[in-house]
Amino acid sequence: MSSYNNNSVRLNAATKVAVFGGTHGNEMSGVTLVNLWMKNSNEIQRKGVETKPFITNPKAVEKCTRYVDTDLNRAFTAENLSAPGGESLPYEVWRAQEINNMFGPKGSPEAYDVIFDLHNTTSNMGCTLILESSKDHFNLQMMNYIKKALAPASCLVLLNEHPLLKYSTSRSVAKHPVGLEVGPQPQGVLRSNIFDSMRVIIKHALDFIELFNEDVEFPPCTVEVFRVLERVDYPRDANGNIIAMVHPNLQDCDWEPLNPGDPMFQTFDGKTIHYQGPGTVYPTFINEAAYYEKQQAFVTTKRETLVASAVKKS
Ligand SMILES: CC(=O)N[C@@H](CC(=O)O)C(=O)O
Ligand SMILES: [Zn+2]
Repeated sequence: MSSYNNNSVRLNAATKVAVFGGTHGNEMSGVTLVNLWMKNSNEIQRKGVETKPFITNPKAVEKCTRYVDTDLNRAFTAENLSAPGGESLPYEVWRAQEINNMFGPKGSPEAYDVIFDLHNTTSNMGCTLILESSKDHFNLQMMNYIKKALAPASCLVLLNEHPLLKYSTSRSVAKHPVGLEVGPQPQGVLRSNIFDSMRVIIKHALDFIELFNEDVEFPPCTVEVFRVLERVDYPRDANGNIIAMVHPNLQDCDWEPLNPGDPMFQTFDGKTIHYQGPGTVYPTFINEAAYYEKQQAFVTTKRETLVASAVKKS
C-alpha cells in the first residue's frame, strides 16, 4: 500500500523478488541465465532481499518451443486462475495456477514484490523493459535508475496499458511486474551480446532494489516511455493468407519514426504498401516470429514522458 508523505511515495521494502526465465521455452537467454542462477544464485542476491530464479514453463523449455498447449504469458486471467480441473486443464493454465500459488496470489498483499520476466525477441529492439502501468512509481524509478546506470548504452521502456492489447502476463502476479525483452535473437539460439545485455540489466535492477531497501530516497524524475497504440497485421487475401512482408525500409527499424506515407509492407509481387495513419508513430516488435500466430506484423507506439514521484521505503 502506498501513501503520500512530503510528495514521496512510501512503500514497504521489496523483500520478495523473482527472476523468471522460460515463460517462452525457446527464448534462450532467459532460460540459460535462470538455469545458471538456479545452480548458484550469488550473483542475484542482495542485502535484505531473497531473489528466486525460476523456470516458469519447464515443459516448453524441454521441447524448446514457445508453449505446449497455450501461451503462458497470456494465461494469468482471473478466469484461468480460478478454473477447476487441475491437471486436466491445458498445461499452461494449470501451470499458471501453480505459479500464482507460489508467487501470488495476484493482487494480494502476500504476492511477490517484484518479478522480472526474461524474454527474447527476433525483432531488432535492443534492450527493452516492459511495464504494465504508468502509475507504478517504484517501477518508473527503477527504469530511470537502470537507464542511467547503463548509459551510454541504451534501454527503452515499452508501456503496455492498452485496454484491448494488454495481456495477462506471468509477471503480473507480482506487485511490480517488469518484463525484459532483448533482441534480436532467433528462437532456440543463444547470442552472447544479447545474453550479456540481459544479465547487466538484471544486475542494475537488483542494485536499485537493494538501495531502495537501504532507505535511499529516489527524487522525482521523468522517464521516456513508448506507449502501445495499435497492432498492425500483415496484409492478407480473402482466405486469410499473408500476401506481403515487412518492407525492407521498415525491417529492423524498431523504435524509428514511421510517418504517414512511409513504406510499410512489400507484397510478394513487388508492390509497396504505405503507412496511412494520421501521424508519426514508433513501431516495435517488427517481424517478431512469435507474433505470426497472433496476426501481428508490428505494434505502433507513441513517445511519452512520464513523471515519477519520489519513492522511499516506509
Ligand atoms: C516475443 C515475446 O514473447 N514477447 C513477449 C512480450 C512480453 O513479455 O510482454 C510476449 O509476447 O509475451
Ligand atoms: Zn517471450
